[in-house]
Amino acid sequence: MLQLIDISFAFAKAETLKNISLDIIQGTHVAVIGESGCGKSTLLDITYGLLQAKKGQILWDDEELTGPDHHLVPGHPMMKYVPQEFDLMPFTSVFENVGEHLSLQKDDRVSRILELLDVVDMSDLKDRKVKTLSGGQKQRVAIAKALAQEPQLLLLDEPFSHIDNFRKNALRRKLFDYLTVNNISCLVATHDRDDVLSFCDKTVIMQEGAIIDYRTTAQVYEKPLSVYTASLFDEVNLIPKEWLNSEKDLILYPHQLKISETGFKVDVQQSFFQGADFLIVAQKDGKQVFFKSKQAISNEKQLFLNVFPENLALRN
Ligand SMILES: Nc1ncnc2c1ncn2[C@@H]1O[C@H](COP(=O)(O)OP(=O)(O)OP(=O)(O)O)[C@@H](O)[C@H]1O
Repeated sequence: MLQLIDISFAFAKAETLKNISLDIIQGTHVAVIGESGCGKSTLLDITYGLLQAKKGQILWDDEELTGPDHHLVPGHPMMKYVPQEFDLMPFTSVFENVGEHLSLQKDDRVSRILELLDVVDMSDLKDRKVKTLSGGQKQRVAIAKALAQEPQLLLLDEPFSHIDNFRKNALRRKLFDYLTVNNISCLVATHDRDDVLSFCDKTVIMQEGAIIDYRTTAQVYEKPLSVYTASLFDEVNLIPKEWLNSEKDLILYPHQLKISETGFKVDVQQSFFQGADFLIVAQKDGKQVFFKSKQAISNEKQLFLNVFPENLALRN
């Protein structure tokens, strides 16, 4: 188990990380999300031992991990990190990059590298020199290289940011399956809600260097504590309690508002095609309201919206 206990860190005067405490039980996949600059990469850097915490402790199975003030080479054997700028050997093949630190017998080494190249779908390019690869292909090699030494904890910073949607979904499924089967924990900083919702058991919400929520992904998404949290997943509505006679103001995603006979009246402003449906932007009392519709709706049309499903107003 990884434990971060009351970690603080500052690049300059202002604190970049403030009193961060976090437990990751072995085998759990944890997403770290938050607005740009809130400290996600810094949190991964500190965990890996690239930066020295000003205060606090990092424990691995109750043993303290010391930072760069205490050893020359950063990192710890049971932990591997794929940062945003990945560290590969450009003039060497994909195959040799993945196997760089592997000290296995020849046959085992080859089969291990081939297994990992399959996980990241790079088997066909195994003999290519890394410098000839695209950004997304390099990113996949970096992930395979990190997995090669069988870490117990994998730290990923925006791991699929260079990878096209077509490959991303298949890669994510294969990678997270591999982590689950091998009981590898994962801490992943991301801006992509699909990484979080489909693949992470728990989610950390960061704001201005602090953790403001850490619950199961389903809880964080379904019962967001603030508009800030909800806005990391989707467009968000804060519906004042007077509009629907609810007990309190409601935080609602667009799909949780439906056109109805009752509810509150809005003026439609714009429809945006999103593939399966349309995102409709409407207005009430000078406030923008977002909801979903199967069809586009003509501008300036007036209609009523209500909560969907109806019992959501009670749960919110
Ligand atoms: N080397 C550095 N020197 C000084 N300040 C830094 C340095 N690296 C990051 N910062 C600052 O620390 C804060 C946190 O940065 P960090 O990269 O951790 O954010 P992030 O949440 O990962 O952002 P993003 O989502 O854009 O990658 C930011 O205000 C950033 O400007």
